[in-house]
Amino acid sequence: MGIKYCDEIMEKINNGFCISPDAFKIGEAAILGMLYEVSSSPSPGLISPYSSGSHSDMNFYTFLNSTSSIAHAMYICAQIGIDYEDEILEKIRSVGLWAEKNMLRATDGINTQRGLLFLAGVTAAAAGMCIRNRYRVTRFNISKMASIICYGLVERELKTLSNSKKLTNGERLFLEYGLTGVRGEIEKGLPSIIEVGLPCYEEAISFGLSTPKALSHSLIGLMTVVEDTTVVNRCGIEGLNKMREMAIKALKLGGMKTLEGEGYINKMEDVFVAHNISPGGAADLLAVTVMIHELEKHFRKDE
Ligand SMILES: CC(C)(COP(=O)(O)OP(=O)(O)OC[C@H]1O[C@@H](n2cnc3c(N)ncnc32)[C@H](O[C@H]2O[C@H](COP(=O)(O)OP(=O)(O)OP(=O)(O)O)[C@@H](O)[C@H]2O)[C@@H]1O)[C@@H](O)C(=O)NCCC(=O)NCCS
Ligand SMILES: Nc1ncnc2[nH]cnc12
Repeated sequence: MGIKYCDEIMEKINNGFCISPDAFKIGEAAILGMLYEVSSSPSPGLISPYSSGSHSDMNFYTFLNSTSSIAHAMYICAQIGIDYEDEILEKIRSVGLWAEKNMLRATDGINTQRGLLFLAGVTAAAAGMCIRNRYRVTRFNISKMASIICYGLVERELKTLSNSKKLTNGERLFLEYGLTGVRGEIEKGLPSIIEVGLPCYEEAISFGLSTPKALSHSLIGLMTVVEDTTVVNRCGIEGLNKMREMAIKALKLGGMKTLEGEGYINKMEDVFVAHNISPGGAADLLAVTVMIHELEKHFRKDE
């Protein structure tokens, strides 16, 4: 899939792209989501301040370096949503590719957040579109704008695939299993976040859990529904089924709201590492769950 660069945007960036206060606020929420996500624990199979999960090539500081290296893209993607009506995905992709190079420099070539760059970049632009159209900045309006930005993405980028070129993990897994990964999630308007991530996060907060525990509770909820291609890429469909089965059981035990549920979630860490399971997709969706939660809080105050 040749990604269409947008020279206009790269020109503007090189000559001082003007970022508005609203775009700064949107970018700030995206970066907070990324920092909260990698700081959450327990986070079975994932990087946290206390564990490298199922990873031997990166740690907590790799993710801090990575997050700081892509932060600028969040402000720019938000402004693109505020400024433009057309070719938004092409403009975001140009910024994403540019930021991706920065990320790889900051991580010594390790892919820490390529998917998150796409997911959070589109979400930031979707929030910007709400502002442009004078819609309330809510999860439902962000979801609608994200679907509009990514309309036809699966059809255009996955359903036209052939084995004739070098495939990304996601493209290969679409051909093998029909998984649509991050493209399907964002084109459908982030259903995992709207229907599970946010409700679990807000239920945990209302229950009185600390932020780290509320984040873990939401992550486990996301693991029950996310069609996570990083898990399938690492350990096949069996690995995805294992993750879902354990996450469903953890929630049935109360998740982070009960000692029994928390004990089971801590046990999941050992099982995930033993099976090389790392739910990077669920982790990215947790980061964007926090992003949207923060955006609603901030822009509700302005109403
Ligand atoms: C647009 C792309 C990013 C699409 O990439 P791809 O064609 O590979 O499609 P997917 O596999 O569907 O998604 C890519 C990444 O998105 C995350 N993800 C997976 N499933 C879902 C889901 N259902 N919903 C949301 N997000 C999902 C996941 O990213 C995270 O995991 C990655 C780290 O995984 P890890 O296993 O640790 O590392 P790997 O390198 O994969 O393996 P190892 O080497 O360690 O063994 C990390 O990226 C996290 O963010 C999926 O990996 C891309 O194709 C694309 O078009 N890129 C070009 C430029 C571009 O558009 N960039 C961004 C623009 S803003
Ligand atoms: N905390 C984390 N650990 C591993 N992969 C991730 N991808 C996004 N966040 C991650």
